[in-house]
Amino acid sequence: MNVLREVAPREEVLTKVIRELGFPWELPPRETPLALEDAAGFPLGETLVASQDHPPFSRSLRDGFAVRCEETAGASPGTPAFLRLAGEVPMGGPASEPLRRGEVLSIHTGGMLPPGADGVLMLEDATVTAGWVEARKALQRGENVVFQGEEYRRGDSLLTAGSRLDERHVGIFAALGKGVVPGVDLSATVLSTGDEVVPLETDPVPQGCVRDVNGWFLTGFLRRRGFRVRHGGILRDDPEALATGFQRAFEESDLILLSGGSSVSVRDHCEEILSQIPAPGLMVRGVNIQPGKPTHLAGSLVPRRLVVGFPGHPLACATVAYTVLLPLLGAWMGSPETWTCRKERVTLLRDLVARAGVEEFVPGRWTPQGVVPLPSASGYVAALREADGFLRFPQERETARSGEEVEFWWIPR
Ligand SMILES: Nc1nc2c(c(=O)[nH]1)N[C@H]1C(S)=C(S)[C@@H](COP(=O)(O)OP(=O)(O)OC[C@H]3O[C@@H](n4cnc5c(N)ncnc54)[C@H](O)[C@@H]3O)O[C@H]1N2
Ligand code: MOO
Repeated sequence: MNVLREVAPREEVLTKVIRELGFPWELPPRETPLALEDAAGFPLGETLVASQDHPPFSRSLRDGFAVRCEETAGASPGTPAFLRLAGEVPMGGPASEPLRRGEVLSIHTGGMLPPGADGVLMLEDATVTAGWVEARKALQRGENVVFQGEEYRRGDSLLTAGSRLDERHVGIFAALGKGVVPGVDLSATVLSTGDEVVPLETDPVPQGCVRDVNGWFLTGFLRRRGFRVRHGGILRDDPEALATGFQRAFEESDLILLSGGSSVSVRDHCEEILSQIPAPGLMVRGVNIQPGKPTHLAGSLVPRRLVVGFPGHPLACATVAYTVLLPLLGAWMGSPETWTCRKERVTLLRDLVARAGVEEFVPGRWTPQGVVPLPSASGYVAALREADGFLRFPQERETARSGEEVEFWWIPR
């Protein structure tokens, strides 16, 4: 299999991996569906098709009177139209009779429009005297109402399989009477590597060592996105320990994330391990981004596996998660736009030195005036705590000045 030997541009790398792994992949259903209130963040297992129209009946958007709009033609405060008040539409049920010519029925917000009515005259535009309504406004058909099926019709596709759900979608399931959501069964193992990396409970941390940050970041990252994740611990920088730990993860998980041990030091054995997995195997051994260059991408078709080797530096690891892993997960699920960062043009609020020849991502805090770049180095662990996203400087871009328009990628919630 041809491996990208040199660091390659991010877009090129993504295209290659998506093509070689044949994304999107079929989504195995989760055994137990998701409770509706827990579904936010998870991928949807099956396309959601509307089982009924919405609204299910034509309804009023205002308190007032259900009318035939044509009967208000020409009405104004000076020349009102007079219509007979024939009764009231009850809330939670249909009108007892259709709207007859020359008449109106009193109706409340959310009330069911009686047959014959095609608009609602607001209370503010009417005066009631002795069983007559004086309409001071001419209405257009549809004014102050939503018609049955206006938003969507029975049979319409509302959400596609693989799209990442959030709280905006929960109400749609509720409207269709669904208290549970079909989910996707996805498993992942996260492995940290490095002799200097110690478990988080280590206290005090021996000199020269650091607590495992990436393992927890990646575990949380995937859990919030619907994966059953196991943090498989910290593997020693030794070929045998790495191979054994990796083998187990490969056998049991759809997605395997490794952190550390990817750059050029003699102890960096990950590449060796990744070159042994079945075809297409190791596809990428470096992405032309900063931070995050020593990123490895591998995968197999039988069994279906995606493997990502992250750089050990925590900010580099997180940057790769948002800019490389998310697009791959989106392609895997067949719904890239619901998984990836939203992009926007923003004003840069400080001068920033960027290097030509590499695509750079700098954490940034959004303000109404523009985006402030935050201090960052790839080894920082807290650089994203106030970040709303990343300023992106494409390969050809050098130093940018305060006031210039630049691209900003929002971190998905
Ligand atoms: N001579 C060169 N050295 C380095 C290069 C290079 O091209 N030539 N690339 C640099 C870049 S860029 C990065 S990023 C790092 C990535 O290195 P590795 O992926 O091999 O990671 P490690 O060497 O294992 O660790 C780097 C750094 O991160 C700390 N680390 C590792 N794992 C964790 C973890 N789970 N939680 C917190 N911190 C972690 C580790 O202690 C190191 O300080 O390589 C550069 N070097
Ligand atoms: O990818 Mo590395 O992040 O620049 O230190």
